[in-house]
Amino acid sequence: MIEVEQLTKRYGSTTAVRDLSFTVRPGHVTGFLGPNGAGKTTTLRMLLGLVEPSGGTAMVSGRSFRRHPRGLRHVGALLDAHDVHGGLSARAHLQALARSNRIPKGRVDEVLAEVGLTGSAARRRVRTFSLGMKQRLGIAVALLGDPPVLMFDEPLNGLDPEGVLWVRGLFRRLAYEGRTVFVSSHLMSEMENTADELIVIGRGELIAAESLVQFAARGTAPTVTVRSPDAGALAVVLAAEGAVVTPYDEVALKVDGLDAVRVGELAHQHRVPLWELATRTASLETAFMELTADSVEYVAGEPR
Ligand SMILES: Nc1ncnc2c1ncn2[C@@H]1O[C@H](COP(=O)(O)OP(=O)(O)OP(=O)(O)O)[C@@H](O)[C@H]1O
Repeated sequence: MIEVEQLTKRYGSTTAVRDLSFTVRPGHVTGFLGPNGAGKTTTLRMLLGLVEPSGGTAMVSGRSFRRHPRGLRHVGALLDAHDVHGGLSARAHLQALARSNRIPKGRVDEVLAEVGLTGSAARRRVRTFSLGMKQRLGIAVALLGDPPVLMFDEPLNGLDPEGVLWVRGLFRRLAYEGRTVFVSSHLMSEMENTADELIVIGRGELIAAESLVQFAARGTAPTVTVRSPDAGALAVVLAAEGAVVTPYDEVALKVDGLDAVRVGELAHQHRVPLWELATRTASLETAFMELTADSVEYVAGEPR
């Protein structure tokens, strides 16, 4: 369980995180979403005791990280995949961490196998690793202490499609095992198939804390698309019922303000043949962009 209460972080005149409160429950993959500069990394760093809050509390399993005597066994985290000593091999890096966290040596080979860094990859110096391999090593570090709570900052960055699928499967399994899995991203498209719960922030403030399904329902009201060889006549009928009708072309109409059932009934009543009748809901990406539009720091390179 992760509990953030009225958390604030100021850097001089910049408020990176402002009065932020949310809870992340075990047994779920929770996406931590927000545009660039929203305050995600700062929040994760406060949860890990790497940054001191200006106000409020950031607790993991009921305690602040600094009070956890056995670090990696309580929280596993991947913050920055580049943040490893390049001269060491993946195995040596993990062995050093296992020693300092009093984790049994055998766990190193287990996590190397888990993330697919076996054989010569485990013996290679980390400086020769691709970003994708560094991400895998970072995930191995997070898993090393078999912790109940895991946090990942932009873990899909640099992964190829096979890597993305693998990470998604791993996160789901970790959540299924009853762990708390908290994953940041600035892209809704990445979270759509990764997370089942969402915490959305913008300019350091909470915008939404709900399930992905609830979040999707926030999007623009669904529109109906209808295609008919008699689209002109149908448009008149629908407009008379109060719909806002926008033609796509001679045979296709976009209908706002009436649902598909009513459009179908009216077409039937007026003997207008239909070629297509479909409801289109806004994509999650659209819902996310609408919701965070006021908190985007830069639009097309221009400061707002
Ligand atoms: N050490 C620091 N000193 C000054 N300002 C900082 C510092 N760290 C972060 N900030 C500022 O705080 C704000 C939040 O940054 P943060 O990195 O937490 O956002 P983020 O949501 O993780 O963004 P991104 O998706 O770009 O990584 C930004 O305006 C950033 O410039």
